Amino acid sequence: MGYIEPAPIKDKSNPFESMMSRFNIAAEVLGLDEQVYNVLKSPSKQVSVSLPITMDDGSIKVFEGHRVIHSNILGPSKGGIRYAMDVHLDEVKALAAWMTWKCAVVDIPYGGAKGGIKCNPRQMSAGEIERLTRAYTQAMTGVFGPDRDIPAPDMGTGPREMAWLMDEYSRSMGTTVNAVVTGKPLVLGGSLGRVEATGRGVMVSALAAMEKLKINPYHANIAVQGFGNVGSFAALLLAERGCTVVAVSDISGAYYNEKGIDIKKAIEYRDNNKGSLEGWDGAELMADAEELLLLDVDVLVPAAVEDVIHSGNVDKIKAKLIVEGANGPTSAEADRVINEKGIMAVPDILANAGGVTVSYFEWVQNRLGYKWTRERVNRRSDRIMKDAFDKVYQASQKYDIPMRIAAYVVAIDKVAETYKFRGGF
Ligand SMILES: NC(=O)C1=CN([C@@H]2O[C@H](COP(=O)(O)OP(=O)(O)OC[C@H]3O[C@@H](n4cnc5c(N)ncnc54)[C@H](O)[C@@H]3O)[C@@H](O)[C@H]2O)C=CC1
Ligand SMILES: O=C(O)CCC(=O)C(=O)O
Repeated sequence: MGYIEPAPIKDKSNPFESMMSRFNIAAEVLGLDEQVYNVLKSPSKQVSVSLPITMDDGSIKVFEGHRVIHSNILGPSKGGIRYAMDVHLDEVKALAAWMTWKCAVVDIPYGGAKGGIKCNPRQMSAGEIERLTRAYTQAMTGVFGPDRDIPAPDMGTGPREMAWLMDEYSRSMGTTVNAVVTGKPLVLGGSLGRVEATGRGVMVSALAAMEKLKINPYHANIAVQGFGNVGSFAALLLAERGCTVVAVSDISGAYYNEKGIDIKKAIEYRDNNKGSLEGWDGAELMADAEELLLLDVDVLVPAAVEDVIHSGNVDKIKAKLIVEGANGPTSAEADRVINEKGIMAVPDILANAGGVTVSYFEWVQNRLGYKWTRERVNRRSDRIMKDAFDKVYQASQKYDIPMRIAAYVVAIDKVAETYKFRGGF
């Protein structure tokens, strides 16, 4: 079966439509049962809440929060919580569905969910963020649970927020429930290796793809968009494997050095500069940060936000390989051009699945009351990522379809098979 062109999308900034357009193609490749299609095309639950919070100046501000559970057919639903100003329900719905496909691709026993609060954490004090996180947790106490729905970090959140969430949920339950959330600080039952897990999975996927494309990592130039949790660890670990990271960027701008950026120093600078690369003089500040995506590099790693590769810039992309650290960085409209140009795109639901894989390990350790070594975590997650890559690559060869559609095919096939046995509708 050859590649089927995605249906045109009216609003390219709607990530849910973007997700559905790929889902539809994969459903057609698989000949997906209509009833299963109808079940999977809508989330199984969506909860939206208003959260009044007392700000430090005494005023009361009302924040909008969401949690969407796309599916729990494979197990309790799993997915991060995002704090950002552009959070909206359609985005959270798409992110929740991507979690269902992602967990199925790496074959872990979870369904998909995602949460988000529309806020700007960079303009809030730690106290305000704590009160907001606790209010959100209170509002979602009936949704969350170690056997129901297990949150984790995403953009704008990290171990600190997960600790508040665990504490607030545990207070409501009258006992410590550390398995209700993953990505916690180590002392609260977090797993060794979780902080770097998503970036590490991006590195494993990138190396596996480079091998297929016969790109020697020691001769490979890489550009990374986004220098937060995912982007900075992906850059660091790829540099440690011999690649030359020539450009990195964050919200403050893009930084370029054709001889290679010292990623350790960039991380050190960021960590001492409130999480931002602003003012960093270790590389040249590019006049236009968007140009990072168009650099003549071997590998491009978008690891920031959605839809950065779109119909307006995709024809100017020169990278041979795109490895998606972010969720949804490529709009569905850009897929056709990527395929026509012969660029391999390792999709988000495969490339960034290292994070949820180690989250699963964290949950397993919490439930066993036991701690694994970093070596054990890394060895097992590397194997899962490599196996998933191989499975998706084989599907892409078998059906003659791009890696992105192949990943959806692998995922939807597993979910459909589960429905076949469980039934219930
Ligand atoms: N944290 C995790 O474990 C996982 C995260 N992801 C995805 O990876 C992406 C990044 O997440 P994190 O690294 O956790 O977030 P983060 O909050 O740690 O970092 C985000 C980074 O992107 C930068 N950024 C934001 N807008 C940008 C723009 N327009 N251009 C360039 N840089 C920009 C920020 O300045 C920051 O450096 C998101 O799409 C997230 O959903 C996916 C899987 C797991
Ligand atoms: O670690 C997790 O459970 C989920 C991480 C996440 O939100 C993602 O993979 O997009």
